[in-house]
Order: sequence, then structure tokens, then C-alpha cells
Amino acid sequence: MKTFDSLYAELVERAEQRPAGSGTVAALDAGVHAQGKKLLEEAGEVWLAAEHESDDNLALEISQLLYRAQVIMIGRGVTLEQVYRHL
Ligand SMILES: N=c1c2ncn([C@@H]3O[C@H](COP(=O)(O)OP(=O)(O)OP(=O)(O)O)[C@@H](O)[C@H]3O)c2ncn1[C@@H]1O[C@H](COP(=O)(O)O)[C@@H](O)[C@H]1O
Repeated sequence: MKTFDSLYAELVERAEQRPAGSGTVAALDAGVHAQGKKLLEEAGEVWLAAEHESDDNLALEISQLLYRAQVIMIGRGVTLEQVYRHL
């Protein structure tokens, strides 16, 4: 099963290899302003799902929020270790 760490490694590889059709490459190229908007959008969807939707839909929205957070991390070059230091 994919984990936060393995997704991060996968996205770093996408950023380095820039395969055609990668949504991550497009998101990184779009810049931090667009990345931040996506992060806020997903955070709102998590909130709404927590209030009104099933556990499975909530889990889906949370996965997308984690993905968007990782895009911002990779865009800025922030590592997992830097984040985990604060947990
Ligand atoms: N985990 C994710 C992931 N979570 C969310 N998303 C993106 O976020 C979108 C869902 O967000 P929205 O609800 O805002 O849907 P949307 O507005 O239709 O999305 P967009 O049109 O803006 O992309 C998805 O369609 C994906 O574009 C993700 N995109 C990729 N991944 C994983 O990242 C890895 C690399 O993906 P690629 O870079 O696309 O190869 C793969 O393992 C993917 O499974």
C-alpha cells in the first residue's frame, strides 16, 4: 500500500524525470500560488466531507489534501525529515 513517504518519493521522481502527462509536473510548473489554491480547495472539501459525507469519501478527500501538501513541499524543496522534525 502506498504511504505518505512512498508517495513523496514517487512525486520527487516525477519532478526529476518530468514524464509527459504527469499532473504533478503540471502542478509544480503552475507555481506556488496555484498550488496553494488547490491545497485550500482540498482542505475545504475535507471539511465538507467530514460534516456531510461517508467515511470513504472523507478518506478520499484527505488523500487529495495530503497529495496537495506534498506538491507544495516538493515545489519548495522541503523534505519529509524537515516536516517530521515538527511532529
Ligand atoms: N495522489 C494523487 C492525487 N491526489 C489528487 N490528485 C489530483 O487532484 C485531482 C482531484 O482534485 P479535484 O477534486 O480538485 O479535481 P479536479 O478539479 O477535477 O482536478 P484538476 O482538474 O484540477 O486536476 C485529481 O484529479 C488529480 O489531478 C492527485 N494526482 C496524483 N496523485 C498520485 O500522484 C502520483 C503521480 O501522479 P502523476 O503526476 O499524475 O503521474 C500517482 O501515484 C497518483 O496516484
